[in-house]
Amino acid sequence: MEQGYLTLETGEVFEGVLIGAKQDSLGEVVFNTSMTGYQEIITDPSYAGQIITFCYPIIGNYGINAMDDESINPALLGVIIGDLCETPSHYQSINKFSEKLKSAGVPGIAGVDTRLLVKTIRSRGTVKGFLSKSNVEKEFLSTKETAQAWVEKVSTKKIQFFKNNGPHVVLMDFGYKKSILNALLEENCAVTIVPFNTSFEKIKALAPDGVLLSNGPGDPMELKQWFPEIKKITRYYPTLGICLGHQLIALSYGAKTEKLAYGHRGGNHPVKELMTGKVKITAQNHGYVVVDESIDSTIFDVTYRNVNDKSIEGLKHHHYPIQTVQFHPEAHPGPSDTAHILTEFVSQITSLGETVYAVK
Ligand SMILES: NC(=O)CC[C@H](N)C(=O)O
Repeated sequence: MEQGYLTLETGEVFEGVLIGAKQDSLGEVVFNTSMTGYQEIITDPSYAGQIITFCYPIIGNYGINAMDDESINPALLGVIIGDLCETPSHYQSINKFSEKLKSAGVPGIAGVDTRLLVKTIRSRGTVKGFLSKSNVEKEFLSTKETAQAWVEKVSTKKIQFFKNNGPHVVLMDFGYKKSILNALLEENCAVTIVPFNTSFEKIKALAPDGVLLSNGPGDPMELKQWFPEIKKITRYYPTLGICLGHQLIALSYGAKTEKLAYGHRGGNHPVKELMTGKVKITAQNHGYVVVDESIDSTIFDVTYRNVNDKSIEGLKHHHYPIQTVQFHPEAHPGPSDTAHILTEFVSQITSLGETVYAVK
């Protein structure tokens, strides 16, 4: 196995062995605390532009199966792991983790002291890193891809229809996870997936009962040219925003977002449902949050808060049927404590036709 290095822009160098695709990679180094779900994580399009450090020390032990990919082409830029397991054991396993990386063109490094790396990221904040067979310093500032470019890369280029006999949901694809589509199909929804930059008029022509704005990569502010269109859409149709979708809706109504020091990524993030005081464990993957003071309380109620840092995890509009969540109700990987949010969205659009019309 070939020796490799992860060089951080802050100067620290981590050693390991190269796995996966043989190529250099420069990206934002983030970490995920999930104990399982590496297959879903490496195929989640929201990781475009990022190199993921797995906190869990052994990766690959249950292999790769035929069902759990969240997208067809992994968009992440690399993986950093502790122990690589090359002898997976699971009745559904059809591939090795390292082979999956190779065929997906994703480079990785194993045998890294990931505990030290995560501690470094926690004290430095999210940093850029260069993954390579040499530990040369890289010109870190020269390769900034915009969120718009990443979203453009992962979003569908053409409209896709999924027939069903329930209500019709337009899924705006900023880099949607397959589990969101599956959750809607399981609720009997007919789903039309549209590119992220689909206009209000085009969506109107599809005559949906509701619209779902998906998760996706990058800084939400870089998509500001779409805010007016997003606002129009949300004022016309019952809307659910998930993760990036939540941020974009908040921004469209004048709120602000800011970058967290090192993000929330994992399957064990507690959020409090403010209406009931109940705490739910959620799947999360985000680096940005909506700024508290920027929320106009005459427009939105905060519905959920993160128990650890109290950041905003959900919003509900006072007049329009708009709900947004920063976490992932579709889970995968992670607990499904908040799956009811998707179910409620679907029952709302099933029963709301007339009411929605009244507030147009
Ligand atoms: N999963 C997501 O939708 C992430 C949203 C956004 N890119 C962030 O990092 O905050």
